[in-house]
Formats: sequence, C-alpha cells, structure tokens
Amino acid sequence: MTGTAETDDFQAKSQSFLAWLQQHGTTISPKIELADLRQDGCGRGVLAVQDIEDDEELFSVPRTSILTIETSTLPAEINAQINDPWLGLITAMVLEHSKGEGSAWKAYFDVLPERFDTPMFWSEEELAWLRGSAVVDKIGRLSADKAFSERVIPIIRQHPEVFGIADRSDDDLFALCHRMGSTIMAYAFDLEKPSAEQSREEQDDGWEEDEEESESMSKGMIPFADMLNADGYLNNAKLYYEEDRVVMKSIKPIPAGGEIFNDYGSLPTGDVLRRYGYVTSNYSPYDVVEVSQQLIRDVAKEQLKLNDNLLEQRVHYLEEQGVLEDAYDVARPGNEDVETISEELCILVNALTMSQTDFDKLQTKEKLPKPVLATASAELLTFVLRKRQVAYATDDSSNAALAKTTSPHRWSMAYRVVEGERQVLIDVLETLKKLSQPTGEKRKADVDSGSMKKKQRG
Ligand SMILES: C[S@@+](CC[C@H](N)C(=O)[O-])C[C@H]1O[C@@H](n2cnc3c(N)ncnc32)[C@H](O)[C@@H]1O
Repeated sequence: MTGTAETDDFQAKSQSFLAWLQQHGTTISPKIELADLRQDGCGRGVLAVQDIEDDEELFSVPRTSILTIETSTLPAEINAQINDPWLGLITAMVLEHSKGEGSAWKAYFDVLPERFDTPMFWSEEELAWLRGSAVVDKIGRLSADKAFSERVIPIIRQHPEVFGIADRSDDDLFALCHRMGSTIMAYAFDLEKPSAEQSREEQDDGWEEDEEESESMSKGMIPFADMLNADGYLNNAKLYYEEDRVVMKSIKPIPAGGEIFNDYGSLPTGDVLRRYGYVTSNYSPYDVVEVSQQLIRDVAKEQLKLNDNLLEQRVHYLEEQGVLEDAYDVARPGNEDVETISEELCILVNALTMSQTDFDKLQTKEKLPKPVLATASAELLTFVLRKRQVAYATDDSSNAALAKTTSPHRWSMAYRVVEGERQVLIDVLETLKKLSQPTGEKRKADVDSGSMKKKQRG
C-alpha cells in the first residue's frame, strides 16, 4: 500500500468511527478532535482545537456503547462456561471481531490496533534486554497461552454456530486471543459504578476496596475514551461514571492545540511498557525496583551470620503478624505517591538485624519492630541492593549491536526501563549511605508501642 493510501485508510477509519459514535449517542465537544498522531509515534489521539476551561465536558459515551461481556452478543451460557471476567471479555471480543460487518462494534474494531509492541510479543533475545527488571515475570505469557489453549479455544470450537470461525486454525485463534487480550490490557477501563452508588457502598462498610479485589468492578472497552493517550506529567482529563453514561471532563485548562491526556496511573516505566508498549521519561519518577524476600534472607544470612532456624523464626513471626511479603518495591526517592522504603520492608530488615534478646521480647509482647529503618538495617539493605544491582542486564555494547540488526525500538525501550531501575538503586543507595552514618545516638530497631497489622486504605 502506498503512503497516501495508508493515510486515506487511516483517515477513513477515523471518519467511520466518528460517524458510528454519533449514531450510537456519543456526544463530542466541538472543542476537540480525533487526530492522526502517527508522526509522533502515538497512533491516534485527541487534541483541543479551541481553548478549554477546567471542568468542561469533553465527550460522553452512553453505557450501551461500552463493549462488555454483557453488551456483547456472547451467549450467557458460554460466558458461564468460561467463568472468568478477563477470559470472558476476550471471548466476547473474539466473537464481535469475527462477526465483521455483522457486529455492532465493527467501526470501533477498525480503529483498534492489530499489532502490539508490548513484551508479550517479544522474542527471548528481546526479553533478555529487560533482565533484572521484575517486569519480565509479570508478562504472564505462559499463563495466557495456557488459558487460551485450554479454556477459550476449545469453547470457540464447541460453538461453531455462534463464532462462525470453524475454518480458522488453532494458531489463528490463538493469535486472535492474544490480540484481544493485549487490546484489553492497553485500552479497557475498570468500569466503576455510578458515583452515587459507589459512595453509598463506601459508607456501608467504611472500606474502599482494592481494584483487584472488587467484585463489582468489571472491565469494558469504552469507545473514544480509549483514543486518549497518556503522559505521566501532563494528565488533564478524567473519566466520570454516571448512571447511564460515562463522561470525560477536563481537570485543568487546556489551550487550543494541546493534547488531551487521560490518566493511566502512577505506573513505573516497566509497567507502562508491559501494558501499553511504549516508554517516555515522564513515568520515571514512578520507577521502582522489586526486591525479593528471598534475596533479603540470603544476604541477611551471609552478612549477619544468622542461622537458618533463627532466620526462619523471625520471618515466620512476621508472617503470623500479617506483615510479610514475597517481594518489596523500593521506590525512587522523591516519589510522593510511594515511600522509598516501605514500612513492611523496614519491619523485615529491622526484625532480621535486631538482637535475639530484643526479638524475644518483641515476640513475647506480640509487637512488631518499628517501621523506621535502624542503622544496622540501613547497612543490611545496602548489601541487599548492591546485590540486586548485579541482576540487571549489563552487556550494553553487545546488546546494542544485536539490537541494530533486530529491533532498535524495542531495545531502546528495554534500555530505558533497565536504566530507570538502575538509577533508582543508585538513588536509594545514596539515601541509605546517609542513614548508615549515624551522627548522634545510634538508632536502634526497637519494639513499637502499637502493633501494626493491616493498614486501612482510602
Ligand atoms: C488507550 S490507547 C490510546 C489511543 C492510541 N494512541 C490509538 O491510536 O489507538 C493506548 C495506546 O496508545 C499509545 N500511547 C498512549 N500514550 C502514549 C504516549 N504518551 N506516547 C506514545 N504512545 C502512546 C500506546 O500505543 C498505547 O498502547
């Protein structure tokens, strides 16, 4: 296809999509437009064509236009057979996509991507460029492969009259499942209930639920709302959930020509890459380094000469108290959203560095070490983080040479993730250096006056 034909196709798809939105009740402010941002490497995006004030309605989408398991034509009994919201939405999207012109969402599918640059689709060599980052273990390729081949494809095959794609090979269906899964990852929203209902529920039990724990939260594809790009610094719009529609509003003035940016969250660069397939330096303040409990135990054993029994006793006690984690995030100093060293991590290292007498006292009183880093703990953590530094991919020159012949774009994205995390370690080690040089009286990991079990959020 020539460049012009590609452009025409791109524009034609945008125009059909906009017409489809209008036919189905989406209203769009005349102050914004769907734009072609391919030259900036951003696909489509939404721009202001006139000055916009704070708290202006930018567009509204009726809930009936949101593609969910319920609004799709996926029969309820098939959804019940799948019995998983994530796989259910993938199956519903495979179905709607396969119906082509017969689907109510055809014009919407036409503007959704066919390919992704997320690590889910990277080769082993490319993934090696991310070595050291916890993002590699979060990709979940194997579990997705297993779920598609064992739980989705057999169901599609069992119902040829519904899906109408009996002639497609398993490989094709597999690729389609991955495509829809990745679309959900980068485009879907966690659909909240209307604000009034939410506040009623919050009042009922006084707790705000974790997104992942909430049963009432379901995922859905919101046409047009998902045409907004995001930027760690420049967020200027927010989606509001009303009874029968969702509304995007400005949250600050936006000058004509400015881009409308949604909020993808305070994500570390590695997670932006994993979920959305791009990186920008504007997410680097949120970068974190994951440190496993196992690494802390190994280093503690070596440095503090703790024997296995004592180590196990202390770790087991923290587990009983509900404050032990498998891994801890160490965050970039200065990140206002996350503590550089979490209270739980302080508690673990303080528990490991305290004397046996102090630990026995603590246990007798059923208390926890203070959630503030003691000097000896800062020293131990310094050893841990130095060891953690070694885990990162380091052979930059040979990586770069290989990348030139394979995928320079993926390599540079991986490089930025790894460099960002390495910098976090350098910054945190600098902070620890100050803590391990006590000026006055030596701070000591001691018994806290109150036991700290579960923190209430929200
Ligand atoms: C919710 S969609 C936004 C619309 C998308 N640009 C499109 O053309 O369909 C998310 C995708 O947009 C792209 N994207 C979003 N923000 C971006 C940014 N700041 N820089 C580059 N790409 C971005 C990424 O490809 C991401 O997976």
